[in-house]
Amino acid sequence: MEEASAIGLPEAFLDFLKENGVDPSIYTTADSTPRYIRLKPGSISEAQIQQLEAEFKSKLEKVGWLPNFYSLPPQIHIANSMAYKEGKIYGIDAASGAAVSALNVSEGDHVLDLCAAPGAKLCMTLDLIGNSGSVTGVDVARHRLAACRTMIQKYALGDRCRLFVADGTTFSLIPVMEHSDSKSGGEFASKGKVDVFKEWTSKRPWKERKNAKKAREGIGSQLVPGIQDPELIFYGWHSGVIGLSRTELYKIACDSEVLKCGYDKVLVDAECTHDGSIRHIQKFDHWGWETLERRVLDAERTDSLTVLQFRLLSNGFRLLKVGGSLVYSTCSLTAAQNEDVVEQFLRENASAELQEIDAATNWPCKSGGIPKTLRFDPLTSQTSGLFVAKFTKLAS
Ligand SMILES: C[S@@+](CC[C@H](N)C(=O)[O-])C[C@H]1O[C@@H](n2cnc3c(N)ncnc32)[C@H](O)[C@@H]1O
Repeated sequence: MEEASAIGLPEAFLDFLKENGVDPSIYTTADSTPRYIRLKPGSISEAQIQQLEAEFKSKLEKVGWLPNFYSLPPQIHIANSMAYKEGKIYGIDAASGAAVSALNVSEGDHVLDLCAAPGAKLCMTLDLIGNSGSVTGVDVARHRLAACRTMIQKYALGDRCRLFVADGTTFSLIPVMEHSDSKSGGEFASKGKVDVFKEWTSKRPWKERKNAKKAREGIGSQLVPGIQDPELIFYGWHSGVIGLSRTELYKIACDSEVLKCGYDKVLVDAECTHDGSIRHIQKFDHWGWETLERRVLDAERTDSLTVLQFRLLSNGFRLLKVGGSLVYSTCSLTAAQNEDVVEQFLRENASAELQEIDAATNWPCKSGGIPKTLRFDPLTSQTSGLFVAKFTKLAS
């Protein structure tokens, strides 16, 4: 505790950590926890790693437990490097990579990322699905999801992706299985239909912009009364959207249809207090520690966050097909936002079963407070803090 006080954490934050059973000494590792990068698969050969090292003026250490991940000293900034500008490397913490790995995404999977922005995990998922399947990214924050769209365009990953600004607690669209006649981007599917989605362009026609505005104002939806339509802000050539009419895209599936045709994999990387992210907490040095009160410590906000987390998890699970897998993660280390949410969720969902994360056998993490759940923390894992739980959906 003394050490933690020495690094300048305010008393109120130390009290918050104490109340939540979080060891404050994790914040003493801020200057020694490595920075991580992930190589875009197929974009950098082993030989080019040396060029990267020359550019960073530092050795890249391969992360033995996570394919394509390398660690760097924390003070290295990757954003000015050519490899980053050319979309060959991503900045993503190894614990975040582990959360995606836990999902066990395979080629052809239809994946839902319910809190997708700014998109580091979404990009990794898109790299993993390869040339079949789809990824649907949802986020309630339009500006953050727009940044996510910029990121997938930079890394040329948008082909099988669609992005919706929507509330993840009520989002209800199941994946579009690519119709055989949409292989050519919907040319055939759209034959004879008017008002179908054509190739994505950032310059949207006036009518579409008007519809989106109406939806944002909450008066556009005739489909689910009281809930505004998700706003589609990007879709790729093979995302299944092209050739669909608006009614087809926004069709709400009934529960039995979701059980069969829901998503194969769902990631709920929920909004949280970010207390496990030492780099995030470090930023309060610039933002001013007084803002921590409002953003992290406010008890009312924390309570409403746990309700949000529970609702995101429940809705993500609702959209999963039988036999599918869901990963719930947060970068908080408090039990309230992790184990307590998981326990309540399991109590209320008889068809949910916690799953062992097979890939984790050699991961440098600890067990969470519930068997089969995992905790990464800067002290034991040399990564940012992250809680991960994986569920499967049983036939009921
Ligand atoms: C921890 S961040 C997600 C990080 C992201 N998965 C990544 O790897 O870059 C949590 C996100 O949840 C979003 N969020 C908060 N409330 C939401 C809601 N009701 N529905 C959907 N997204 C929400 C926030 O806007 C934020 O972008």
